[in-house]
Amino acid sequence: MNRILIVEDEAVIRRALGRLLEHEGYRVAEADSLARAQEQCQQTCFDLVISDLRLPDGEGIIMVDHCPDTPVLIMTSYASVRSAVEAMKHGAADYIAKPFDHDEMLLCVARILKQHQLERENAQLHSQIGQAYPVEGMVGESQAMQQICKTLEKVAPTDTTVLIRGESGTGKELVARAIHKKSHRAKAPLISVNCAAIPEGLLESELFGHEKGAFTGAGQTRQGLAEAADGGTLFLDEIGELTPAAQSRLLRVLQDGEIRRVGATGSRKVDLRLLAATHRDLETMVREGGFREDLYYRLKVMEVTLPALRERREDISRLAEFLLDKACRRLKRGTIRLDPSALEAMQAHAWPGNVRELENAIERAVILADGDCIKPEHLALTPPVDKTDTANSSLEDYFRQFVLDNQAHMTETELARRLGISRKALWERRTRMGMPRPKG
Ligand SMILES: Nc1ncnc2c1ncn2[C@@H]1O[C@H](COP(=O)(O)OP(=O)(O)OP(=O)(O)O)[C@@H](O)[C@H]1O
Repeated sequence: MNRILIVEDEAVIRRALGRLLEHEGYRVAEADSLARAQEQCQQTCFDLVISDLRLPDGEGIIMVDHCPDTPVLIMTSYASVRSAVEAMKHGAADYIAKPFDHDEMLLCVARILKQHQLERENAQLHSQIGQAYPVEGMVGESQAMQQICKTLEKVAPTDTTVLIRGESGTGKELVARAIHKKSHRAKAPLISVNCAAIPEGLLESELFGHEKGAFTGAGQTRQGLAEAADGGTLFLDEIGELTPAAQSRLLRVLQDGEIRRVGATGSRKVDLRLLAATHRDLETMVREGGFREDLYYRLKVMEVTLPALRERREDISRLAEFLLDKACRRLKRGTIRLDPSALEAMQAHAWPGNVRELENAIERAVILADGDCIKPEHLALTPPVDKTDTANSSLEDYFRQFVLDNQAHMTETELARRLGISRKALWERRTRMGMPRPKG
């Protein structure tokens, strides 16, 4: 039963309101002054405070500060609606003008209590999730993932640059988001940029902005994405794709906290934290001259390497449950469970596309499942690989075979989706393995 405290110096109004609320089943306490109300709040935990705005010993709005976890409804006379608006600005849940209609008051009380209850449930859920998954939305009980979570907890509150490494779909962007959310910059923007998705010729100006006329003598001055991250975090995905010119501008940001727009003579100060990700072998790139060594060492201050899913099979079951729940919510399906045989098939699969591939397979299965149970056929996984042979070569064979078997009747987008990797990753693997898509 909800407890309500009424703070009103006029006894007639206070009593009438008390009776109205009691009649509706609320438990009511009364106070005729702020001092008396504050005493009561120390003794009892109320679900709602209804307070007159003007009281003999001060303004009723002070109750907002006095009981920060309880919503406060302010009552006021017609003449002071303006001050009631001020009260809202100070954190009152709502205000109601006197004399009020009974139904209006009861509706208002019910609405505030309902909203407050939802907020409390929400906060509880968040803290439960926080306990289950200490790093925002990251599932993983394997030793490797637990170690990563511990590192993230330590590194997030600092301003250190973090280089996040791992195969496609292992959760690099998720880690970047978790670091930002757990940092003191959480309220400022997190600007995520996939360097590989920006055409080479535009990379510098997209990232660092440009001055009017920098290219052709025309055009407007434009702020870059790095500047937009001022005060917050800049996440550069696929940092290995930065051009040499963009690399040197980025180095300046890291060394001096300064950005120079393309075509500008001066620099601007920025305060940003850099997080970077790559699945490329930056060491080899440095050796071969494709990546600046000084920038490499600046990025490498703290390194987090996400293991491939096949290297932490003990996480598959928990991840599958988590992703199944997520897919059911997204697709507005009731509860669906995983048949043990489906879980077995997942445990045996090679997962070249890692968690993203698992997520796609589960979403597909939720759509295809007829009843409330997911069977192996709904997952449409290719035959299991030999569990003892998890070397890269077998994955590459699997990739090669899958692409050769399906490229004639699938688009690149479809191929990438079935493999659980991005289109860009597919293109990169094709290039690396010397198997470009046949023309026509
Ligand atoms: N540990 C995890 N727990 C829950 N979900 C995860 C986990 N790791 C990855 N995911 C999910 O898998 C999907 C792919 O993750 P993400 O985009 O972070 O991978 P990535 O390594 O950045 O991929 P790419 O290299 O292709 O950009 C996302 O939907 C993400 O939420």
